Amino acid sequence: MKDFDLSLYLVLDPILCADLGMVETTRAAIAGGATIVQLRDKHAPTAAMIETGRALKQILHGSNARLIVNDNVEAAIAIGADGLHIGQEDINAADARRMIGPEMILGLSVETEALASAIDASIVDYAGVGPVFATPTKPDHKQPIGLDGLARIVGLCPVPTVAIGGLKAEHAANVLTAGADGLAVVSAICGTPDPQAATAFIANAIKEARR
Ligand SMILES: Cc1ncc(COP(=O)(O)OP(=O)(O)O)c(N)n1
Ligand SMILES: Cc1nc(C(=O)O)sc1CCOP(=O)(O)O
Ligand SMILES: [Mg+2]
Repeated sequence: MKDFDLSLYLVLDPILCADLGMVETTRAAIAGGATIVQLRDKHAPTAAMIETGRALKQILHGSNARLIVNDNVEAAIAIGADGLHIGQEDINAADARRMIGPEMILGLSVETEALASAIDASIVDYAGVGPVFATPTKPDHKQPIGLDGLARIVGLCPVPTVAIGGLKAEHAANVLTAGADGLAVVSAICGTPDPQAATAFIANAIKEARR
């Protein structure tokens, strides 16, 4: 059984993090209680992804948080990341698993009940389910599923799930009630005036929702 905690999953965005930078934003988010950090930079060349990923790995060292790389299998392997996240339009999950080996965490995005039912739990370790709400952070996002859609999709996933898309601290209770194991956020942390406090605020909402 792989050891990872989806509770508060930070997805980095280089534009939103521009002031502080992705590395310092991550340092703050880890101090605030983020449990997973995803390096997501849709336009960075592989060499730049690897450089940033190595810096992030140093920051996460000594914490229980995990480092996941979005889309780029080569970078994930070169960084020695804990995992890789792919979507339905990225590399096929079985091919990704063959490339990253059995130990790395593999996350897969699912947007529909059919895709949730099709997850092979011998290949995929968790599902990113969304978008729950519309969000300007990912202009090409799919049709929002809402909290009811989230509950239906999560109920069909044979693996742990993290909800994503337009989520803030105020959604923690509803997202957990829908059955997701955690919240993935970008703009609720990246680019806020105090990312450590923003992370701690969401972490506390999750903790309260679980009481
Ligand atoms: C945790 C998590 N869930 C979903 C996504 C979206 O992945 P994808 O559909 O491949 O879109 P891009 O992020 O690659 O634009 C994610 N990155 N993380
Ligand atoms: C990276 C990503 N993936 C999504 C999906 O639905 O698959 S939504 C999204 C961006 C979420 O950003 P914010 O927390 O700022 O709304
Ligand atoms: Mg992708």
